[in-house]
Amino acid sequence: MANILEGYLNGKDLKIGIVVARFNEFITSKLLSGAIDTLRRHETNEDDIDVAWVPGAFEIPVVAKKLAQTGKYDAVICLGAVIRGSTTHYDYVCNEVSKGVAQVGMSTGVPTIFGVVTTENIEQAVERAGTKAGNKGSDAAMAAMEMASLLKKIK
Ligand SMILES: Nc1c(NC[C@H](O)[C@H](O)[C@H](O)CO)[nH]c(=O)[nH]c1=O
Ligand SMILES: CC(=O)[C@@H](O)COP(=O)(O)O
Repeated sequence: MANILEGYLNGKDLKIGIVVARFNEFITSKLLSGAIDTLRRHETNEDDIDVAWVPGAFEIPVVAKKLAQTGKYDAVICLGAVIRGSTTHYDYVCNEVSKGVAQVGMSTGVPTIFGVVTTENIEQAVERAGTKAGNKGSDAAMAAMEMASLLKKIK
């Protein structure tokens, strides 16, 4: 019989850091509330959730890395909303945020979850912040709990 290593969707003994961008706060505040609601509904103690606000998505990786390096957190959730404008700025922000968040996880070994919506327009962002396409903040919280509990199992 194979030994299956898998994480649980429970935050009972987890300490979670959240980095959230203030840019497009109308969207990111909904992602944050979705993440916190999901963590709480899966038994995460709200006192074990720390939230750091940054100006925009581009600033997420440096703060995510700082949180991960403290050794205090079982996972770090990164939340933002990057919505295409009329220049190529969108592409540079998206590329650097996604690469940066992935690099934090790989370099620190702390599960660092990419909960940044990258959309062509505001409607797509609204759809992913608690309306017809769900809440990407909630999805990120689920991934955080599973990854944190999985890594705790792998010695
Ligand atoms: N256009 C969006 C931004 N732009 C701001 C950058 O993230 C960054 O804060 C600035 O370039 C200073 O370094 N940020 C978002 O989060 N979402 C956007 O749609
Ligand atoms: C994602 C962005 O940086 C973008 O919203 C900025 O808008 P613009 O390209 O019109 O300057």
